Amino acid sequence: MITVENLTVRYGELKATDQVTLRAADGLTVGLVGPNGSGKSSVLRAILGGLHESEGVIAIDGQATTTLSSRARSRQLAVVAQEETSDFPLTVWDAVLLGRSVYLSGWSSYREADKSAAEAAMRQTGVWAFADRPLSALSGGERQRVLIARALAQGATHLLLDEPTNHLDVRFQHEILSLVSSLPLCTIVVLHDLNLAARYCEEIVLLSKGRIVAAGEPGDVLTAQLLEPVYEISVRRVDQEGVPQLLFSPRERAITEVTRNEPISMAGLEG
Ligand SMILES: Nc1ncnc2c1ncn2[C@@H]1O[C@H](COP(=O)(O)OP(=O)(O)OP(=O)(O)O)[C@@H](O)[C@H]1O
Repeated sequence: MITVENLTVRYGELKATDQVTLRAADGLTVGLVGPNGSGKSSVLRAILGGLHESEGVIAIDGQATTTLSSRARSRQLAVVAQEETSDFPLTVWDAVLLGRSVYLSGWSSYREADKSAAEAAMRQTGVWAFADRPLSALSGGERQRVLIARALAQGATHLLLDEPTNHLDVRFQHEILSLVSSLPLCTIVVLHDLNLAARYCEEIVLLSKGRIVAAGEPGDVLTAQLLEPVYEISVRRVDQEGVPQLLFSPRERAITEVTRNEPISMAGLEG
């Protein structure tokens, strides 16, 4: 379980999150959603312990993260960050195996168990066929799946993902999130695509301007009433087989559509 209590993140004068409190239970996938700049990544970074200017208490399985060594934290918590790049000429196999480095001591080399875990994670995410290819030669989507494989290979019980579907085509967006949500892990995932969040997250936390606007089951949070003021866009919800699915239209277009049968004025177009 991951618990975040009264988290306030500051970047100098700017307050990126304000008293954020949330809880992600074991086995559940919690979606963190909200407009650009609403503080989603800052919450993830704080959980990872990468922010010095933050107030509040963050605990993993009841233990405050400030009391965990970085190695202990890495064994419990895996992360798939946005746009991760490496200057090292790694193959896909090397990159995934790196997830096992938290189990190495000193200069010891990888054991058979490490290699089996890496292979299993690669097969699970569909990147086994790329094992010998350089990481730098993969498409963005393929690379993203490799990073998820590395997180799985790490064997952590808690998983943080920041926009994992960014570079994925539609099929892999669904495959990866379906995989992530089926894992028996405590997962917090930042998603921009609210329809994917609706389908694959058991709980949603909606952030706006650094504060939590709503939290709960997708059906309760992904409503036009809550989303429209936060995103400043028109929202229509169509529930499909019990899953909320949302249709969006810019507010200006909604107004234009009302008048679309009116004759188009040619004024200003004539020479
Ligand atoms: N390193 C930083 N230094 C200064 N300000 C930052 C830094 N990182 C984020 N911010 C600011 O903090 C606020 C929250 O940013 P954050 O990245 O957490 O939002 P987000 O919801 O993840 O955004 P996005 O959806 O665009 O990725 C924004 O106003 C952003 O400009």
